[in-house]
Amino acid sequence: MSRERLRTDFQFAVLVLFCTVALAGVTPFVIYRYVVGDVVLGVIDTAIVAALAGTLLYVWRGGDAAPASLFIVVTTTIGCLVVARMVGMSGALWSYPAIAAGFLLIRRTRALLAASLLILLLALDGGAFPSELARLMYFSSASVTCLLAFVFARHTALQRAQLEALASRDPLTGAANRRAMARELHIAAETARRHRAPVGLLVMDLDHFKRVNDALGHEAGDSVLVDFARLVQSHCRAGDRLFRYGGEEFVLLVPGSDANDLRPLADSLRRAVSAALRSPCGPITVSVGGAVLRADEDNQQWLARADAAMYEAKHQGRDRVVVDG
Ligand SMILES: Nc1nc2c(ncn2[C@@H]2O[C@H](COP(=O)(O)OP(=O)(O)OP(=O)(O)O)[C@@H](O)[C@H]2O)c(=O)[nH]1
Repeated sequence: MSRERLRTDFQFAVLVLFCTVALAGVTPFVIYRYVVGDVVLGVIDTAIVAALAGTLLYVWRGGDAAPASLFIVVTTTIGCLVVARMVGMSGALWSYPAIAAGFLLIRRTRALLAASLLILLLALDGGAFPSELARLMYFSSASVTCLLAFVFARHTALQRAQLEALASRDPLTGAANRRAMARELHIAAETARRHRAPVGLLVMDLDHFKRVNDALGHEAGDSVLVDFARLVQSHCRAGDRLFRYGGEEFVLLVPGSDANDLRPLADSLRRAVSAALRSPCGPITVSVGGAVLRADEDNQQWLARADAAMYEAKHQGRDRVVVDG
């Protein structure tokens, strides 16, 4: 379980790596302090080791990595300040890995705040440095490290957001894709159950779409799909979510809607499509099936009911709405 989490949960993996390496790095100093009789530093290092080991144990047993990361950043920041103040310049060297780890572990604005405080307090206090030159050199080098770590964290976050958008969107229509649908249906169903609110689903399938492709070509068919997605989205509320389920089949998630809301919405979408979308083969029409989540069903059953309602609409002659309350 935790081994699997190492591959899938970046924050968890960085936290485990940082705690393990820091434990390996600091523990010998604990022994050394006690051996040379430096009890005060021995106690401080022991407290740092205990915080690292406790955090490692907590997350490895399934604990939430987010608060544990914040705890580690705060602890290492304070630890660095105290150790540098007591052992001098060599202690201040720990601030470099602490700064880098902060940007990997917590939100970059918080990491920037923690790193700036650490650098400023150490540099202003000055007690850790043997000379003014050493103090200035520490301030410059730590500030550059902090700045580069900030830029790296920002760049990584932007790339992650772009990758997530690419992985969850249909490139043709811009609607969310099937992969995103599974996740969002799950969240919507959980939220609806928690708040005892209704949530509806519409499955929409363009009628005789093959004819459009056959008569006008695939590209013309593509542009009908794009126009359809745009039209549906222009009719949706901010909380509604459109997914491309398959070729010419789309799903609209409608939070807060029961069957009484779903029917008029589905019908107004159906009418808008036949009024606004045309091809040389004639008007484009859509068959719509709807279902409201029941307390005793899972998402697959919910989607299957909406899909079955859509097929019923096809069966009844297409260009119509069937809602399975
Ligand atoms: N242009 C285009 N066509 C697609 C795309 N994905 C699927 N299709 C086409 O959509 C058509 C679906 O045809 P069918 O499943 O027979 O359904 P239909 O013609 O819409 O008929 P009914 O659904 O029964 O009303 C096929 O011709 C597919 O090639 C796409 O991305 N672009």
